[in-house]
Amino acid sequence: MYDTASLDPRFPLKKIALSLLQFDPSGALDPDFGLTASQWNEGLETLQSLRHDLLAAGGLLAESGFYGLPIEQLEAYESQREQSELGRVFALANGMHDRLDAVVVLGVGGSSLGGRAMMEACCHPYHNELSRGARGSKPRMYFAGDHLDNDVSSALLHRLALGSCEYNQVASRWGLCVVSKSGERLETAVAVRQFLAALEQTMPGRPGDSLAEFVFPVTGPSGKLYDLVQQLGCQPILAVPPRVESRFSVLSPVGLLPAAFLGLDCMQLLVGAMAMNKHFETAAVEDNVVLQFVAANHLLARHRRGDVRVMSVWSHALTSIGQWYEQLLSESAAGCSAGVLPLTMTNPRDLHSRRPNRPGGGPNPVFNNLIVDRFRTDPLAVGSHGGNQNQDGLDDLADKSIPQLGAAAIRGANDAWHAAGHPTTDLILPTIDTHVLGQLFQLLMIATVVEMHWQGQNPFGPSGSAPYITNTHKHLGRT
Ligand SMILES: O=P(O)(O)OC[C@H]1O[C@H](O)[C@H](O)[C@@H](O)[C@@H]1O
Repeated sequence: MYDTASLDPRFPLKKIALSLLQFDPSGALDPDFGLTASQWNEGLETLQSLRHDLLAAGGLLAESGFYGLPIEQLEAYESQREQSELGRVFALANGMHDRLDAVVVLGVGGSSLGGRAMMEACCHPYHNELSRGARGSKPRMYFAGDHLDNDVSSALLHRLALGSCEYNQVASRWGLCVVSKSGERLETAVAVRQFLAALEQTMPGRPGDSLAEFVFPVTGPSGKLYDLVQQLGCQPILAVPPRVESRFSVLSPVGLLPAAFLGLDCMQLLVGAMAMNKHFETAAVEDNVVLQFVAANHLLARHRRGDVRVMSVWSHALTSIGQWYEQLLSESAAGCSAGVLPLTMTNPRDLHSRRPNRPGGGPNPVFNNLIVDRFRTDPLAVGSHGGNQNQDGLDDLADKSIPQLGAAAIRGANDAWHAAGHPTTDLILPTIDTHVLGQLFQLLMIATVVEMHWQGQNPFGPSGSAPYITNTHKHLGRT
């Protein structure tokens, strides 16, 4: 590590605290495997002026659809209540809680990864296995419409037909939340046909209910899905804001409707995102989580060929956040000829399977650790077998807890990566809740825009999936 005396005094290296979310870039600064002090200082200086440009009138962030969305939605809710988009999300989800036992969310890419990430991060890890009472009457939730796996589709249709194991009025009732901005994705559109047909079959057993009441669409203002759900008579048809690209839409009804069905605090998601905006706009560069995250990752890509960007998550609940970020970054960088490859590792599991310490040659990973400081549940001690049984040799650790072991594992992994010549950063979540998640989503979206702008790329350009889509249709004999 650098002696802090060698750093520009204007940019002292320190651990940054934002409300509660923190970023520590020190593992990216190293004369042997990381950035030099002058690269770091110059980068931060550049980022200061980039931030200014991005936020100025006509700037990329100021003009983007996603950046102002949290406050716009909260203000509209404040003044228009149930007439606002957020009000309609709440009314729909709250109105259905006692009429549904399961919701299937159909969508792909940016239309599904965010909702899935919220569920995994904030709900009980075995949410769908809990009784209705233990779920607080919130529905079970399944995600589909993002694959072409016959067995998985069949199994979900079968699971839905089985209903709940409980005996109550809503035990077998389920609904369809269909999320697609374009209404054009084959995987989702096929699933809509199949799940709609299955839902229709359940209707005769629901006197007084209509099919349209159990279909919850989130889509653009026109298109094939829009036409279909209008024809069905669905009310409301929630909007993907037209100026928000699918991969930046997590904090719109795209992610908020599934979150509201699950009873997650949507207001706190938006408030957390607003807090991140404010922090990004006002915090000095040496205290700025967004700018430092961009600086570390972009400068490593540039100066150290850091071509594999690993989101190294230390809580299983955050794996889907990593996958959401993979899509955000890779699609936003689709126009770059030499972009980085984003990957997610769930540790310590993947440390035992992917040989990520390989020194020299091959790809050059940068490990961004996503660390949870305080788990929601009480620390579990290693414990002892009792009596004189110490065959496993763990008695010396008996009083240590899983979080203490985890902290040692993170330090152990960082030491091993540094020894193998791989830089690291630590992004530390105080805990996992909706406010923190809102901060995190917004941080990563802003960071992506800043980084692409620094590279001279348009972050809102085409996603790069067009050739796959065109070729698939060609092989199906379609033009
Ligand atoms: O919301 P949709 O129009 O269904 O698009 C869903 C997804 O489709 C493709 O995968 C695009 O590459 C993604 O950028 C998009 O998020």
